[in-house]
Amino acid sequence: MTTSSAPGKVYLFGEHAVVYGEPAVPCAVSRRARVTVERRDDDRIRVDAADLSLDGFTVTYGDDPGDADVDVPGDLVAAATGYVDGAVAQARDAAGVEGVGFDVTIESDIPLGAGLGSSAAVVVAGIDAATRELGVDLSAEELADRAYRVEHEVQEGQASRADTFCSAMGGAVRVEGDDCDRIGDAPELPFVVGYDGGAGNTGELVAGVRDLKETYGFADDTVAAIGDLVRQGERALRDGDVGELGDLMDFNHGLLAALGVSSRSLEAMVWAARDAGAAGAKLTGAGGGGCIVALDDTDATERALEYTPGCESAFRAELDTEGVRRE
Ligand SMILES: Nc1ncnc2c1ncn2[C@@H]1O[C@H](COP(=O)(O)OP(=O)(O)OP(=O)(O)O)[C@@H](O)[C@H]1O
Ligand SMILES: C[C@@](O)(CCO)CC(=O)[O-]
Ligand SMILES: [Mg+2]
Repeated sequence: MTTSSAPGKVYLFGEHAVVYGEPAVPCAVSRRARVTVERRDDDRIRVDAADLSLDGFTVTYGDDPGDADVDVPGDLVAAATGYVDGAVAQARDAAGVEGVGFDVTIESDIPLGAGLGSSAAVVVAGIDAATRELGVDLSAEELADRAYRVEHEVQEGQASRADTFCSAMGGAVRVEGDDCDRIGDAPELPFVVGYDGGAGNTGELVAGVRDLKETYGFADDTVAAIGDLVRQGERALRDGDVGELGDLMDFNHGLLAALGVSSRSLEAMVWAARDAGAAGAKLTGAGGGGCIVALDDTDATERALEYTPGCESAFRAELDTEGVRRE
């Protein structure tokens, strides 16, 4: 039996535009997905995803998840199995074996589909645990690359390396196309997260932005503007200028809203954070619902969010400098 964990992330800047080759700066935060893998005697996969829905469930299946032995709606099964299937396939490939089955147990404190990178954390931790269970040790870079291939497939061919690289390596990172680096000298960033209790489907939201870009030149320009903003943000990060970082987060949120990926509750939380004196606030991740991230080193934003209609919970998120780890 082998257990690995990997962190979720918030985006300081650059989500969505990073899918089209612009730079982005995601930062790993100290909420983790833990995946335990145990080899089976047959070739089936059993997923015990206690946190996938409020009730949680267990599903066992063979080659075809359609023959799953489970009593929950099909779309939940598909959601539970897509990333795990991909992780298991990558582990089998890395070990050069076929048809080995696993019992997979996922425990996660990253809200699902909420912009904190739950999918990337599950895939990174899942590939690490499954490869080690098969006696293969991959470097964090190899894990990031294999996890990216899984996200790319589940998101139907449109994904960046940002979430998976960040989750595998930990800390603040910079991703531009295939270039992925850790940012060694990031200043202390006092992240506060507001969560509306909802979710957005990353694959669908990415497809929506792509359609907008193909229809309107100014949507294309908006994506390019996010890239310019991120380059400016990198300078502010090097200077440790939290005031400017906050202003740029506000600007980044506006551009994401223009691309149609904000929501009423995300707007309410962003404005509550700004009114409470946060240096800046924006949605994080794919959007559509889920989380905002703000910068505030006082507890004013967290308190204000707790009383904001539409906000289900608010919490401080520390930068997690550790990426994937053995448990
Ligand atoms: N605890 C979990 N157990 C099982 N599957 C999970 C778990 N957490 C996430 N997943 C998988 O990840 C999917 C959510 O991924 P999605 O990319 O849509 O959102 P996210 O990664 O949380 O947010 P974002 O991509 O915007 O950062 C779920 O539908 C599920 O398939
Ligand atoms: C929206 C997106 O940019 C981030 C989702 O957390 C998608 C991706 O990078 O694959
Ligand atoms: Mg995701």
